[in-house]
Amino acid sequence: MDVKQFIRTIPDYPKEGIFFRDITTLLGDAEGFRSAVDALVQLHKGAKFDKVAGIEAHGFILGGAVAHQLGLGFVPVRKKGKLPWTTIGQEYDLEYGTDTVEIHSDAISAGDRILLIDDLIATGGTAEAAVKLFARAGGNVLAASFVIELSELGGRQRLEALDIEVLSLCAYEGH
Ligand SMILES: O=P(O)(O)OC[C@H]1O[C@H](OP(=O)(O)OP(=O)(O)O)[C@H](O)[C@@H]1O
Ligand SMILES: Nc1ncnc2[nH]cnc12
Repeated sequence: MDVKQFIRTIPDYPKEGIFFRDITTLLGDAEGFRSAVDALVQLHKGAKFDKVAGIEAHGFILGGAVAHQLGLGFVPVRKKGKLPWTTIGQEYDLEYGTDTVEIHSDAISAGDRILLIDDLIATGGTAEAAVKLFARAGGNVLAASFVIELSELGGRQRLEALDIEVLSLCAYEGH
């Protein structure tokens, strides 16, 4: 399946020079959505995970479907202030300033092996923050899978340096 045929590219959004990779067109197409989820699941056939985690917001849609297919529970990694129970948080750098992702402090059990899912990896800052969160909670992210990888931004190398297997369904050069 050529996943790129379902992805819409919007030049100069949200600012000049950025090619925004829009996956709403993939999610909205029955064949596109099913093929992307099937491909993500296929990448990990045979691997043993205890939980699937997805990063807000597109990681919820894809990660939820992957968790369902793998027969595993799903953990949402949310932006700060959205979770109602006791949380642990991890700050990460944005282009300007910082942001924080959170999980519930009891979202995983000690030693849990986690598969992390998101729509896209760029600098890897968001995914790295999620990885650190799960480590602090006593678990281990073993693999991280994305529909899209922006290869020049170094996200893969950043996660691989933490000993995480990084997989993606397609890659784009540049921003
Ligand atoms: O690898 P990075 O440089 O950290 O960037 C990747 C993140 O950026 C996008 O999310 P965004 O923060 O725009 O939130 P959204 O999913 O709610 O649109 C994308 O869905 C990833 O989560
Ligand atoms: N080029 C891009 N398209 C979509 N989401 C992104 N997140 C970071 N860079 C992005």
